[in-house]
Amino acid sequence: MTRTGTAEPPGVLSIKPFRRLWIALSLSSLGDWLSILALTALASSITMGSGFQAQSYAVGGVLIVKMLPAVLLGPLAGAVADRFDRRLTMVIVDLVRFGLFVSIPLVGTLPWLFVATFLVECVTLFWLPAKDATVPNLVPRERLERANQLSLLSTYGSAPVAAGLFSVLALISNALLAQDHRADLALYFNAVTFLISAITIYTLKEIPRHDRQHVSVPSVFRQITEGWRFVGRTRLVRGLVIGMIGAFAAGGAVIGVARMYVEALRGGDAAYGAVFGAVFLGMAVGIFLGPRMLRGFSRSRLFGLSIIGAAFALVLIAVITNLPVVVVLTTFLGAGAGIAWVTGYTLVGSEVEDEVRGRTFAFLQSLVRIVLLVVLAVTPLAAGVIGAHEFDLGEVSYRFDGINVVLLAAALVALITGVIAYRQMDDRRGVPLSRDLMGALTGVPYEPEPPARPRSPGLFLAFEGGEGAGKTTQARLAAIWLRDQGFDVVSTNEPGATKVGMRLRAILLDRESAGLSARAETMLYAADRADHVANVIRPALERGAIVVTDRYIDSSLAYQGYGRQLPVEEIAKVNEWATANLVPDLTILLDIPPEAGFDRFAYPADRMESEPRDFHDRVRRGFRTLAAAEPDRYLVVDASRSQTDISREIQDRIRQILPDPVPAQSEDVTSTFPAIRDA
Ligand SMILES: Nc1ncnc2c1ncn2[C@@H]1O[C@H](COP(=O)(O)OP(=O)(O)OP(=O)(O)O)[C@@H](O)[C@H]1O
Ligand SMILES: Cc1cn([C@H]2C[C@H](O)[C@@H](COP(=O)(O)O)O2)c(=O)[nH]c1=O
Repeated sequence: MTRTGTAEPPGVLSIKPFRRLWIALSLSSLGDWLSILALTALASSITMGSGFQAQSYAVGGVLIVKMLPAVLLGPLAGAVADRFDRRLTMVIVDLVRFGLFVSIPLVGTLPWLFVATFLVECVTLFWLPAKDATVPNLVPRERLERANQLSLLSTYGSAPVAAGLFSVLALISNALLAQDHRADLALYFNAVTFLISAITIYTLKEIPRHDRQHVSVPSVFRQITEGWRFVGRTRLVRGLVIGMIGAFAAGGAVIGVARMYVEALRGGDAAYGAVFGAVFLGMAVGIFLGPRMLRGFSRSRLFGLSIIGAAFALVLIAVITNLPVVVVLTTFLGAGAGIAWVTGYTLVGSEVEDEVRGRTFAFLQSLVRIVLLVVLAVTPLAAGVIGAHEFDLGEVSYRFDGINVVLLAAALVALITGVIAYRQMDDRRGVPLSRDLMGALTGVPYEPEPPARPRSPGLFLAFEGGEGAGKTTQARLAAIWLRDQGFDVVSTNEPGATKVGMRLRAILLDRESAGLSARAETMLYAADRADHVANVIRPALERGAIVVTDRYIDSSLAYQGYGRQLPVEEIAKVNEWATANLVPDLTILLDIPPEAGFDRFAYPADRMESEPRDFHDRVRRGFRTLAAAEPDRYLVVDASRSQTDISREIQDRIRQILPDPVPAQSEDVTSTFPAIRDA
């Protein structure tokens, strides 16, 4: 399952390389927003005196020229990001942007403004996927979502900063410069942001080199087509693409008719500002709070759900023609979009291979822009063609015109694509959504029951507990007692019950293995267990024996999960797979404070035993938590008592699950120990 953020991650900005990349991104974003304001202002001042229409065309032209390169060059940009050294790509792009922005006020003509803007956008297309594809190389997977939240914060949060900065620079320019040079200061400032970004990234040696020029790589064209094919054949990315198309089509439709809708609802500029503010507020809330509230919830599911949620908000926006309500609903719409945006980004970063990540980001970015361009052009027209309609409903009349139809259609598109994305990407098939959501909201993730194992005729007993709790002693006493009653008993232990297991045990407990990573340790214990189950436990159960094991899966959950602080549910998954879901019929937990257990030893500590005190405290808490979650399948015993008292309590509990009575004639039939039959 694609989950992130199961625990509160430490500040991602404490990762130095990411912090530097983030600073560069913030500067670039600031420059991007500033450039929109400065370039439109410059276009307007160059065409001053040529009439309102010419001025409008000049300003509109800047916006079109800014969007066009994405349509033409997006795929190529992704291939470059995957093929060439990403650090170098970003540095070169920043230097080119620096040069172009310096040149715009120096040349000072409208044609050059258009050409330079076009070129800036072209090269920016190479910068963005290179940056997006680099973040997962600098940030561990579990902190990727946080990193993306911060990246989106600087991308969109720099817009109001740029607006404020532009006003300050304009004030200074007004005092110092002639009318037609008033945007110059902002443009020079903008150029400097890119220069600083270039220097910052140049010093970022941690970005992995992609020196693929020296090895055989497919042509750029092949890379593009391969990238597209990858998008088409990968369920997750296909779902993301479909969802993004829907989300941005809906978003574009809202932007396209927002002004007209606010006017139709008799709102003015302030109301229009409120609607826009609501979108951004909602997005910010969605980006930051959504994933936090649903920590532990499948990100693949969250992506589709957030689009579906936004679609419902849009339906209400379309039919409830009341301005204050529309503003409130718009916040929800923004929140859905924000969650989808950050989740989608994180999924590409964490799930898509490094080799094709740049192309995937580029594909999504160009797709988004194309969709926006088309929808922005079509929706106002469509709304106008449908026109205004008023329906008489007895006493009251209800106005429903082209704008409402467009919004409803957009909601429908978002709804359909959201559902398709959800179904395509669902990584928790078979798990009811309501339970999954409830689990995420309450912080107790819902895990479906593992498929019931075909019941073996035997009985499986596991002894668990911390160091020196008396597991070996009690497991041995229980086995003797059961044998005395005539049962076929197999006594075994973990780790090290098989030939291979013995080697693994030696590696695991040898103090020379210091530095073994927690995940490797988990896998080695799981490997020992897989071999143990396949070669010792399952065959014994199949023939009807009672298996008594000294340690089993719970030791991994307690030591590696709680002790080493790895995600417990992930360790459970690995072990479910390793054991093909073999769960003990009864687990006997011998509970004792760690120091009391250690007092019972005379021999030197092995690698695990020599872990610090708080590690063993966590292990003990872990065992108790596991037992508390399934009281029917556990017997928790106070292991500080005498051996006799403990074994009596254990026998009483085991007796409850023994087949009763053992048929006396079974020995005659098998001429060995009686087989156990289902009670
Ligand atoms: N109830 C008890 N009271 C006092 N000493 C005990 C008790 N049970 C076991 N012991 C002693 O404590 C020591 C450790 O016991 P045992 O080997 O059974 O523990 P364990 O839990 O299997 O240890 P490990 O963590 O090494 O697997 C042994 O010397 C044993 O004789
Ligand atoms: C099965 C299992 C064991 N461990 C640890 C627990 C102990 O410190 C040692 C085993 O030693 P013992 O004397 O045989 O009890 O390994 C673990 O960390 N994870 C496991 O899954």
